[in-house]
Amino acid sequence: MSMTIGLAGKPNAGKSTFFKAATLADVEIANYPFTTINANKGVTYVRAVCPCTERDKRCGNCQDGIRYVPIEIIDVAGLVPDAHMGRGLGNTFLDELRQAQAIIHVIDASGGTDIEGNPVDIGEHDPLEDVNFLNREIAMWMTGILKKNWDKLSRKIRAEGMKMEQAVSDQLLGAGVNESQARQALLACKMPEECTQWTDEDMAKLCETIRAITKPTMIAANKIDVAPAENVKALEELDIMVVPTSAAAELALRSAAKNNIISYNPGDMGFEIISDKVSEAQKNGLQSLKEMITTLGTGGAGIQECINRAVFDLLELIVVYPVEDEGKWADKNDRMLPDAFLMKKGSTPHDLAYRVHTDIGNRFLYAVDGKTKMRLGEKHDLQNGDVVKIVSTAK
Ligand SMILES: Nc1nc2c(ncn2[C@@H]2O[C@H](COP(=O)(O)OP(=O)(O)OP(=O)(O)O)[C@@H](O)[C@H]2O)c(=O)[nH]1
Repeated sequence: MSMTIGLAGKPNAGKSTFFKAATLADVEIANYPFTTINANKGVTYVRAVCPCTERDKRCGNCQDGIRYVPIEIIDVAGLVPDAHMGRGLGNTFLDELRQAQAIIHVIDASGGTDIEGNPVDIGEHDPLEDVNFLNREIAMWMTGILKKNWDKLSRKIRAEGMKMEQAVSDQLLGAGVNESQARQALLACKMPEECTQWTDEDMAKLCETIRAITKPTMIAANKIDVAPAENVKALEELDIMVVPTSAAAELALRSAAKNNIISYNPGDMGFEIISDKVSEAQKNGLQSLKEMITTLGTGGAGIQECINRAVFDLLELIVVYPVEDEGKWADKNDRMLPDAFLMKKGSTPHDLAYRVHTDIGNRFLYAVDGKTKMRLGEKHDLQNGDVVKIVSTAK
């Protein structure tokens, strides 16, 4: 199961800049076939501490102890207020949204663009007004799909004794909703048994719950370089995860690193100038970037922190390292820690075996913890950073 992070927000909030910065990483990743998939779909990286830092030797698959693990990211364009009613690009965002399991809502925290994204003076627009439209738009879009032919479908559910969660997930398949998510939402909303009598209000409530379950959202408070402090504070006081970012600054940092002007790995707490051909003006620019990194305090200009929070907190994933030799932490070609997999929290060694290969999953016997060398029970919850050897029966 591959996971995708969606970037959404009104026009001019900085999505494209965020996307460019997030996908511009000079990391060499073994076994990863692509970095840019198409114009608005690419690969970004979660930053993790590589387990090889616990050993004397670096594994060769990390940047000096920092492991970058790939995850797809998609720029969901055209999600504007009333998009579900056909405004702006209309429904073109749906296909992209369907593919995303978590959403980073890029908000222009500077208040320099109005609700539609038109430029205004910095501070003129209140970014708090931008917060709610996105979730509402997504929920309304889902409600529209659920209600289509619902009269007929609900009578059929009654007549044929179809399971409610199956009917709801079938109906919302195009939105990427599965049966277990539908069941969870039906329970949470205490939906009336008699589905032929669901009111519009019932359906809207159900879809808002489905939205929260299937598309958890966080905020990137963007343009922090020019945003009034009170705007950022007001966003941070909301009951939602907020990470201050400057997509433009991060793009500058990563471009400078790519061009060998500075030494900077995505999310570093600083950088060094490594080129001797840097002008005074460039030096000043770099100095202010350095100050911004220090002020933000989350690494770089916040983009890496945003990706990490989306992966670890919204998607609730962990990084697990399968190996074939639990002593050397290597595969059979002696490559140390060759793979890093993102897995759902609560995954077991058997899930990992399936993730490595269906065949290995089918022949799974047991697993060994590479750190303690203890055998892991079948129901053991894997932990972030685990190094695991899978033992399976011979073919
Ligand atoms: N000051 C500042 N400007 C930024 C930042 N991020 C983006 N911008 C600028 O904001 C403007 C809009 O950025 P885009 O990345 O094109 O915004 P978008 O959300 O993709 O816009 P659409 O493509 O219209 O949906 C551009 O002029 C960017 O240079 C930032 O962190 N700080």
